[in-house]
Amino acid sequence: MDGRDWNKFLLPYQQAVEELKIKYKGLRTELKARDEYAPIEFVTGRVKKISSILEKAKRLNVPLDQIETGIEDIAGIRIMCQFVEDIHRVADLVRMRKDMKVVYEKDYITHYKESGYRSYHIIVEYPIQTSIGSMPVLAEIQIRTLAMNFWATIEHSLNYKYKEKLPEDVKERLFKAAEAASKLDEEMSKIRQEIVDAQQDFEGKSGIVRKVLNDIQGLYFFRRVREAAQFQLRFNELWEQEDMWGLAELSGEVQEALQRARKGTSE
Ligand SMILES: Nc1nc2c(ncn2[C@@H]2O[C@H](COP(=O)(O)OP(=O)(O)OP(=O)(O)O)[C@@H](O)[C@H]2O)c(=O)[nH]1
Ligand SMILES: Nc1ncnc2c1ncn2[C@@H]1O[C@H](COP(=O)(O)OP(=O)(O)OP(=O)(O)O)[C@@H](O)[C@H]1O
Repeated sequence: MDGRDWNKFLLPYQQAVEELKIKYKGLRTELKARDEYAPIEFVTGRVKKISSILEKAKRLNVPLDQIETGIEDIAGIRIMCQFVEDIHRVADLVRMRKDMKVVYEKDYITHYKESGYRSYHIIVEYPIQTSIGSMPVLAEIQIRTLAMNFWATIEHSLNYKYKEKLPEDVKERLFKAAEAASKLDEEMSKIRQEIVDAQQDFEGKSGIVRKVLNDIQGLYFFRRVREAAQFQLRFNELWEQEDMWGLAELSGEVQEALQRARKGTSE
């Protein structure tokens, strides 16, 4: 080790990780509180251990006095999402922030790694505020689905256990498992899209139903009792037969009747 005070060296990174975690967890809380869809499932973070920093510096040939710029993931957070589409929404949320600057991005989803690893990485420059002023810190934001995280966590622990000398057949099986996880993500996205479409369809239908019933109420208000009762009977029949075309037609007729009622004219 050189003459650095390593514990002091890690302080800004610890501060950056704590702040970044709070900010992205806060984003989830805020979206949920506004009843909006939150693309963030959960957030973790860590500061790289000194032994791991030194090992990486050696592996990447980074001189010890250039560690701050040569190693970009001393501060790192990880944002887990339910669906692949959410990853892109989170990436947008990172890009639009004014309190950090994107340095560059690595799309390991389109260009997955040889191991099968998938994730979206954004390296940001995040200024922390210290007693002697602002200090920029590099941080890595990894954005991935729950399935990608499941795979990466297990693969990481196996690599750790086998000291990065995994037997070839195990590597192959892990690669296949990564493909399977990716298929799972794809399938979940499709299912989700179908649910969203069905929901929109339902909202469209319930919009017509609400309109017909409101307009029938309007007819009662204008004392067009007989007309209103006839429409109500037709509505009941169409509703029972789940005849959406009939309901749409009826909606037009009721609307016209209501307009006539407002003007005080009869059919
Ligand atoms: N589990 C797992 N994680 C990976 C893999 N590849 C990359 N990562 C994660 O992504 C981080 C950044 O990886 P890279 O984008 O390759 O960056 P790098 O710092 O140039 O290279 P390395 O850290 O040596 O992989 C790593 O520190 C890991 O946390 C992989 O094959 N498996
Ligand atoms: N950006 C990150 N956010 C949260 N956790 C992370 C992040 N990067 C790595 N980790 C986790 O931190 C732990 C320690 O990993 P370590 O810092 O040694 O780095 P690594 O990502 O595995 O590898 P490398 O040394 O190649 O960068 C592992 O469990 C790893 O999954």
